[in-house]
Amino acid sequence: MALLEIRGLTVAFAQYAGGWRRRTIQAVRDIELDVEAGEIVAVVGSSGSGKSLLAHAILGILPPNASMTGSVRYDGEPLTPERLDKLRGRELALIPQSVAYLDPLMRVGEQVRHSAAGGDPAESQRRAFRRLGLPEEAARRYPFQLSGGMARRVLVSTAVVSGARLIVADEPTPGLHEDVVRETLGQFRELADSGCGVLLITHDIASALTVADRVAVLYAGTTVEIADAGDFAGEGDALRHPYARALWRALPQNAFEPIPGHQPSPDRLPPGCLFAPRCALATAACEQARPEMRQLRGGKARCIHAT
Ligand SMILES: Nc1ncnc2c1ncn2[C@@H]1O[C@H](COP(=O)(O)OP(=O)(O)OP(=O)(O)O)[C@@H](O)[C@H]1O
Ligand code: NI
Repeated sequence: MALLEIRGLTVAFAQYAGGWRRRTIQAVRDIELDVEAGEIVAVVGSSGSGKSLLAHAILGILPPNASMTGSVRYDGEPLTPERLDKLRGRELALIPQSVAYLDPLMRVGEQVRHSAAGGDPAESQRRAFRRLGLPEEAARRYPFQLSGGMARRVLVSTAVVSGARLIVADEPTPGLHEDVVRETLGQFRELADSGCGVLLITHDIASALTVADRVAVLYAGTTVEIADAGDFAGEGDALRHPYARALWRALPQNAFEPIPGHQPSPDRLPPGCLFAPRCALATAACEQARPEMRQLRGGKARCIHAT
């Protein structure tokens, strides 16, 4: 049984399309994803692919005009609003994408100590700060007195001291120095090695691969590939979905081949496979129906041509 089990997750927004007309657009659909205790699953995909909505759906903090269907199970049981209220900030920790989530009126050391579970909160906070390269006196500052990178490290510290069993980290490392990125990811690896499940949302595929066990690739709001981190190697031949391979080859350290075209917006999705308009393998059959996620060579892909 996986620690976190997501099936058919769909998030839709009600929008006014002029006058009285109201319509719903699906920003995320059919996401399927598991996180086992002890593993880091990286979630990658370009901007707007639905990564943050996935994080917010898990934690039950979607905006009020969003509606969610599908199932999210944690520790074998559905994550109901009542359960979420009990678990959030304790067993389930979110490292949000924006540092605006810090309380502007509370000294940051105190915020981190508030999140600490068991032991000596002050000592846990000092240890986390030291590890992430935050000066000791930073604990007495308010969020506005920190640089963006320092505020981000405070958010990571909060999750690190929380004793959480599942950490959802939404872009925890942008703008951080290379060595701090390495420390932060190393910290996630240690947490995973001690039994925690980590969902690591990031644009930085190369860094994520240094610590992740598996990788989920999102495109236009859906999962298109689930692969072992080791499949992202060489020319990407071990990968299954054409988009996963294209994303890998587009990295500067690889062929740096850009992918022509762009990701469709949620209100203008193609009828069949969402990647078909940009895909070199696409045939007429790809435009007929949305492909299902299927098992393939120890991973999964949403493509009828993948072998
Ligand atoms: N409150 C909202 N109302 C309507 N649409 C929304 C809302 N929030 C997000 N969306 C849409 O949902 C899609 C996914 O957004 P999301 O923030 O999850 O992307 P992301 O992968 O996290 O992007 P980034 O890498 O830029 O953080 C986008 O097309 C976005 O426009
Ligand atoms: Ni995001």
